[in-house]
Amino acid sequence: MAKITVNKDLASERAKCEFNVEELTNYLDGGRENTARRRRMEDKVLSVKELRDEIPEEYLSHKEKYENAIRKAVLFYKVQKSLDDPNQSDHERIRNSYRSTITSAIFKDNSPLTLHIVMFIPAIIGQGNDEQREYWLKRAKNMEIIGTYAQTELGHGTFLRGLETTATYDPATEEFVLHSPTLTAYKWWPGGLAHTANYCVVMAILYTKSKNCGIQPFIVQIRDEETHMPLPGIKLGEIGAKLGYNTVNNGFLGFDNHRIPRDRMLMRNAQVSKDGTFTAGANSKLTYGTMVYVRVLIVNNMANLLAKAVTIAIRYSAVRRQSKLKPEDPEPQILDYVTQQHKLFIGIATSHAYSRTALWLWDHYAKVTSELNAGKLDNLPELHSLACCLKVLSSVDAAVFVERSRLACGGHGYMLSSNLPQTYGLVTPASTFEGENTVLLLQVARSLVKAWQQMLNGRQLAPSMAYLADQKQLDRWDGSVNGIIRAFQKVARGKLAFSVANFEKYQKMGLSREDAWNKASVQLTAAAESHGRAIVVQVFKTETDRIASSLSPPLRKALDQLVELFTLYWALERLGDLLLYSPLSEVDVRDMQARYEELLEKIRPNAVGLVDGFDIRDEILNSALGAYDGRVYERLMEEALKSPLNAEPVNSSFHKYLKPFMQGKL
Ligand SMILES: CCCCCCCCCCCCCCCCC/C=C/C(=O)SCCNC(=O)CCNC(=O)[C@H](O)C(C)(C)COP(=O)(O)OP(=O)(O)OC[C@H]1O[C@@H](n2cnc3c(N)ncnc32)[C@H](O)[C@@H]1OP(=O)(O)O
Ligand SMILES: Cc1cc2nc3c(=O)[nH]c(=O)nc-3n(C[C@H](O)[C@H](O)[C@H](O)COP(=O)(O)OP(=O)(O)OC[C@H]3O[C@@H](n4cnc5c(N)ncnc54)[C@H](O)[C@@H]3O)c2cc1C
Repeated sequence: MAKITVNKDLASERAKCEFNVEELTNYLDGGRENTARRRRMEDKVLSVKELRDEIPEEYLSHKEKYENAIRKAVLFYKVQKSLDDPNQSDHERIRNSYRSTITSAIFKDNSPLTLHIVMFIPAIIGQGNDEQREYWLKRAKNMEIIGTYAQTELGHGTFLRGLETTATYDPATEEFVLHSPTLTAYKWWPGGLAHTANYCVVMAILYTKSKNCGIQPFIVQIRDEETHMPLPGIKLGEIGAKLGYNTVNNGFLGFDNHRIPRDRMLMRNAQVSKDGTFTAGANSKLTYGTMVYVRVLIVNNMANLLAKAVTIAIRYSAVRRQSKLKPEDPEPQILDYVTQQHKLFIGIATSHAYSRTALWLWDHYAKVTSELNAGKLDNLPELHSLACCLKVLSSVDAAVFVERSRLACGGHGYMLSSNLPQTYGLVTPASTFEGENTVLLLQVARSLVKAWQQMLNGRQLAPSMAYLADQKQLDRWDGSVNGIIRAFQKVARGKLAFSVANFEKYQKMGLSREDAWNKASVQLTAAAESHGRAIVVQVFKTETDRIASSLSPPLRKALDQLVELFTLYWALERLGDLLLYSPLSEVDVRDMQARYEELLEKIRPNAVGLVDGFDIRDEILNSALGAYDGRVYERLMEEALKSPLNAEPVNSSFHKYLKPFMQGKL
């Protein structure tokens, strides 16, 4: 094997690291065996050279990008399948794949099969009855059919009760008639819908016996299984180029009185009998279960994407030298600027915070799902609220810190060869899809207001909201992580109390409940956001304490520093709130600022080790700036030379336009 020459600054950073990087990787993976398994899988996938792109994706046309993505998706699926352990339960398979980012090595802009895996199959699992699961899951898991999740319409994404697609039951033929009565009723957005899927789960308003029975899921064939032509009564297409996700093949779909058999309604929850009698499910919101599942997964996806961005930016910052700190010294590594540390170390800590929170949430999700399967619905509202609030916070923070990582790389961060712009293109839509963030914060606020009322009535609160009942004053600011967590809880409680008071005040002033809610909604969403912050810092701290107790002292110390940095960063970001709702004084603020700066200094020698610990291979990072060897400038040039414009010294446009133009002949 050729010897890798590592940039000397990166090499000396690695020599400075105070903990064992491999131990950190094992900790993140959940054990040495999991690291080994993940690496084996990566080795196997990366050994398939047909999965690599010969020409960088960015130089392909829109159509070529899609065709190339499909070519790779099929091959990638086969390789993955050959590595699958059939003895794992679905829960374990997903938990064990939490640290896997190998998909990014194959697709810079995501796979056209994503929705099949992430929503179509889960929708069948969550919404299909036993026979439907038996039949459809087998076909879907074997890739005999490819599906997507078609819910959003051109006219409505958030407001599901406003969907216009109808499914009207016809007892004479025992069929549902699917129809899009208007342009705005067209399904719009589903991934893979345009040219990839031949089936989809369609969410439509069910009418039977002339009654609106709410939104229900239907499994609908949209293309012929042999010719792949759209079926009669179905209009399909692609929605066009986007900021990112360009190889996901998002599509549109319209129905012209398209008929499907009765057994195509997924009937795990609600049912329609042959004569058209509707039987409602135990809770109509169980129909929204697929969204809860994906919101839970998004938290982890955000942690992984952020780890990628911050790995690139930290390694680049160790290699890049710019300006002068002291006139007599050589140009320093930009990582030595404390402002650069301030920009980037929080990204490392945030990725850790959300990967711990994501695992905690996944286990909670699995527990509540098994309760739901046993008919126990009590914990569904709390799960919905938690999934909404953690999806919101993780997507907002990831977008901010990925963009900050890009900016921290100066001009080179703007290059597609840095892979930072594309990474931003992957994180930013998460603030919109699976429930637009403001809308989801309003759902969280709704659950908090309910909890507040329950508390006033002396009722017990769900565990994640129990702190609201803690009436005790926070007498003294002690600056400890646990003290700050309590302060965050006080902030959330105080903001909730304030917004509930406003909500009630507006109603007393004569506004309807809905108008009062709308008027109070800025405060309500702020309270929901604070509630989320309190949960994330607490989960980050308690889960790190729980899992890291057996680690070596140097690694334990490094992780504690990340937890403290994260807590202090948000305390300093939310000073106004803390000054309002906690006994924080000016001196305490100065102490916090000093401690934060001290932490930046302590983390500095470990910065490269911390991102090396994420163990994201070069093929996955896909970045000229972030490769392990730090050959930043050589790689930037190598990538530049791949531009098709560099294939010839003079471009034909010179003779056609420029020359006649410059010579006054055009
Ligand atoms: C080996 C396998 C590996 C797998 C893993 C691999 C990789 C992981 C990759 C991770 C992911 C990355 C890729 C992701 C791709 C995503 C692509 C995007 C897809 C989509 O966007 S699909 C469409 C999503 N759409 C939405 O989210 C719409 C948002 N709107 C809503 O959810 C709702 O309409 C609403 C909640 C805003 C309001 O609904 P509605 O008007 O019907 O509600 P009401 O006001 O009548 O009632 C509110 C009460 O209902 C409760 N409620 C609401 N939702 C739920 C729920 N989901 N569950 C439980 N309860 C719910 C509220 O709490 C209210 O209750 P209350 O008691 O009345 O207060
Ligand atoms: C990359 C990508 C992939 C997607 N994939 C899929 C898919 O596979 N399947 C699918 O079905 N959908 C998919 N979607 C659609 C996505 O779920 C919707 O875009 C999302 O739910 C938001 O709905 P909307 O676009 O209608 O936004 P809108 O609801 O129109 O939001 C616009 C603005 O109005 C505000 N707003 C709306 N309602 C309220 C309210 N009640 N109170 C206060 N403010 C409000 C919002 O906060 C926002 O600022 C995808 C979207 C993207 C970007």
